[in-house]
Amino acid sequence: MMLSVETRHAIHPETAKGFDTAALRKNFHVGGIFADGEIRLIYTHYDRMIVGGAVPAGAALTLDQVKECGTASILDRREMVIVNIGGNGTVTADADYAMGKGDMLYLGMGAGKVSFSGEGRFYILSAPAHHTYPSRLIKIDDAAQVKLGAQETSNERTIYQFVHPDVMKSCQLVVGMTKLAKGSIWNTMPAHVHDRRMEAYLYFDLAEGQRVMHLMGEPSETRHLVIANEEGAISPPWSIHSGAGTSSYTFIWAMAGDNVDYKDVEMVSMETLK
Ligand SMILES: O=C(O)C(=O)C[C@H](O)C(=O)CO
Ligand SMILES: [Zn+2]
Repeated sequence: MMLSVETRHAIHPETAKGFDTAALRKNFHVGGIFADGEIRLIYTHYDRMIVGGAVPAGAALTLDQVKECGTASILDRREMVIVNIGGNGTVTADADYAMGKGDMLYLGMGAGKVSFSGEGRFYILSAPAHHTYPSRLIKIDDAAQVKLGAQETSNERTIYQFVHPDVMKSCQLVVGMTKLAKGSIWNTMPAHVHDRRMEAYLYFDLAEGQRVMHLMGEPSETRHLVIANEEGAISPPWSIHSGAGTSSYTFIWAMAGDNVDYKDVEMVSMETLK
């Protein structure tokens, strides 16, 4: 089957406290979304964010009706961001967009069915929308940059804000990519929470056999997910999201919910983390 969709329900933090490893992974780990010749989506009940992957593997794949959305075509009442983490490929919706590795494509509400072709490995993010903003292909040079951390604390990194109010308009999707400086392993440490929106992570460019130890949970009840290349995590609004890699990696973060400039994060002090 070309399209598969898995539903993830929203979990209360008191429930998550009692989860074993398998239950944590079933609810919060994102794996196996990139399969040759398939589109695999996860429809979450966190801000109704959809995350997924499309790997045309030289042929063509089309994303149109998704039953879970209840509309004739997925973008009838949604906006979408597609990130290419593979080779060169093309996405066709309201126009043809040639996408190289690391490029992001914003598709506004009503952009039509979405076709994927070429050698790309396409990461898909989508959230409900109420207005049509123009579709746009965004390259890393167009992104706003925020430098954070230091070599001494192993968290020196650059946050590239692609779909962000400083760069372009969207209804609620905010998406970017964080790259670590050589030798740094920590993302989003010191940690934070933002109860008004969820966050989705996808780790890539992580060598085979290496892993990211991703931290989640309420600040005083942290848990971890061991994450491999091209896998990710769904971070509920009540959860921290942070990770340390056993080697270098890059990740894509995406959010939907209230507040789009994300200057509203609540920092978590080291003393609070348990
Ligand atoms: O490394 C970081 O710090 C991040 O990339 C933070 C994410 O962008 C984030 O959590 C935004 O809320
Ligand atoms: Zn965050």
